[in-house]
Amino acid sequence: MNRSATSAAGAESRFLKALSGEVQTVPPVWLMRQAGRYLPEYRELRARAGSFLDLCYTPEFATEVTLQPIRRFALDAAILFSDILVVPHALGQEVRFVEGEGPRLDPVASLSEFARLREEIDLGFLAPVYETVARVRAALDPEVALIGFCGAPYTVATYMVGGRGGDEQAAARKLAYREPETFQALIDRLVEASVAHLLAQVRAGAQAVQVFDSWSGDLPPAEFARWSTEPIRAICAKVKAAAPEVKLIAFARGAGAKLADFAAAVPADAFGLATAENRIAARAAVPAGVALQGNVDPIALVAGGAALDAAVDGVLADLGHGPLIVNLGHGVRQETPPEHVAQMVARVRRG
Ligand SMILES: Cc1c2[nH]c(c1CCC(=O)O)Cc1[nH]c(c(CCC(=O)O)c1C)Cc1[nH]c(c(CCC(=O)O)c1C)Cc1[nH]c(c(C)c1CCC(=O)O)C2
Repeated sequence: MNRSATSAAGAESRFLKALSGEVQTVPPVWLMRQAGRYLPEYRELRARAGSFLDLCYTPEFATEVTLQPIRRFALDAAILFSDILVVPHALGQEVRFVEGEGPRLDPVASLSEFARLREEIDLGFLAPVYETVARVRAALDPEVALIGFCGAPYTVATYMVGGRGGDEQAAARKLAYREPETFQALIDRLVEASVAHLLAQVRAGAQAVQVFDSWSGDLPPAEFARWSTEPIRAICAKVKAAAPEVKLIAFARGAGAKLADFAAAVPADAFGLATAENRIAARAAVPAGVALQGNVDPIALVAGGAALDAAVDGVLADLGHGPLIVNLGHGVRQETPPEHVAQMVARVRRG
């Protein structure tokens, strides 16, 4: 095949074809958190790199970690190794990761604390991230696509306001009820910052971008419409307007019955499905020709064996008649045996 006629946009990429609405006998597969602590080579490099953020901000290391799962498994896409919390970091908020616990931020819980943040994201601060994107794109085969990402404004705001995850995101939700103007201003700033961050990744070589809304599924419908759907709609519309060629994946984890309204409003090329979603209902809720991505149970991936094969087969049977990207319903868990990832990819490829 004449590879020189094929741009980095990879005309033969199964992943990009699915995002263009193609139904394929063998659908593409990649996994959320496909790089990370379940891989011994990640743990080894992580120990040398220092902190998790040092890993994210050192292009040499972040490139290597992004490529680790691609070397092991026949995945159709790589996802940039970074984190959703680099956006508040580049807005001037203090962000750190506590070993074994997770992220800690100096909370932004009032208008005066919000006023101390930068009005615009400092893209220069994130230059190592874009450098990583360029290095990864240059290292990948043309048929392996590169995914960039950001957190959705609501999910990022829950960490910014609460200073940490957990407690049903109560700190952010209280602020949204008590001071909706302050919360709206924070969300609006995150919309602009996210668009700038995604477009910088696209300029550096990302062919698709995913917006992760990990926590909005817990919101009641009216709050979900305001704090999840509308900001993600705005991000997707702005990214599409500035970079019409880029493919968009929106993942509102646990949207459930709210998916139909979400998918009607958000101009994405694919919608991610969490583990507990009803796939048949989801297919009916999303416009025809738009891809679905998901939703093998990450715990079935830990279990492996016949249960994993059955979980993969269920996704293929329920969603394979439409454009489909096989993935998990959430990220790979740390205790996952790497051989089970190989098993999952082989099961998808059976055709
Ligand atoms: C909520 C959220 C975060 N980060 C992310 C989300 C949304 C998706 C989701 O719901 O999981 C997204 C994310 N985080 C990471 C990626 C890299 C790409 C990938 O492989 O998918 C992506 C896309 C690496 C990471 N982000 C983090 C790690 C673990 C870092 C380490 O200790 O080595 C990795 C590989 C740390 C992180 N980062 C975050 C938390 C809560 C934690 C701690 C939990 C944990 O340690 O697993 C915030």
